Amino acid sequence: MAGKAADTTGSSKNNTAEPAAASMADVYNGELTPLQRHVAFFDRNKDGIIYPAETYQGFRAIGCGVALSAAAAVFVNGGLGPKTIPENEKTVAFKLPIYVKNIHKGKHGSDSGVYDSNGRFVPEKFEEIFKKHAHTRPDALTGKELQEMLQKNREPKDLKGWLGGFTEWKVLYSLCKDKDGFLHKDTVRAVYDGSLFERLEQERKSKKESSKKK
Ligand code: HEM
Ligand SMILES: [Ca+2]
Repeated sequence: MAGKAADTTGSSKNNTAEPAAASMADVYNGELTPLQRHVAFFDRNKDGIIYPAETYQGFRAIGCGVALSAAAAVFVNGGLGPKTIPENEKTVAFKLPIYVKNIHKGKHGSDSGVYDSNGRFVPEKFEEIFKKHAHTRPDALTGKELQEMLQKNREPKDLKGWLGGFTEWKVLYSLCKDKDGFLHKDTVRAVYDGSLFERLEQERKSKKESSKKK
């Protein structure tokens, strides 16, 4: 793995130059964990680092408004970014970078446990969400059932983690609930493997295209 910086930069600059961001982009050369895939969408230029402007662009791309996207850029990057900075990495912390490589370090408390501490997907925990909380129909959650889950997952004295989780689930619910207020199991599954964000962006693009044609 080491010593291959020249392959990944693809530039003609001399090889002794600091590989800087290029080495962070190496994360995309290997297999990503599901949590890394969840956030890779927001690394718009795929250099391995998510800056606030990219979080903003990613939120806008999936249909969030200006205010929510700007707040997300500040709070997600400000809250999570510092935990992900690799040791020995010289960085300008006030630029609020999030390092995709270390995203598992950004995990918070009061979560569902579907991502383990390394950012891998735990199928049993995923099934548990619906076994425990999907009372109305087995393959979806209502707003009330989601609320019940958030209360159950809440750990004592963990306001920050709880707020983080609360926001993730509420934003998901508001973006993806169907017309009857159900959040479907396959939608939640797609959050965990990261494919949901790509799909939402595509759907928005094609909606825009078809409204242009009219
Ligand atoms: C609209 C955008 C987003 C939505 C709807 C969303 C939603 C979610 C949901 C529902 C979870 C599962 C939480 C649980 O298992 O209890 C999650 C986990 C996570 N998300 Fe996001 N997310 C979004 C954007 C982001 C961004 C931009 C980042 C960082 C760059 C991020 C980082 C994380 C992390 C680190 C976790 C793991 C939390 C944990 O297990 O403790 N998410 N997200
Ligand atoms: Ca980037």
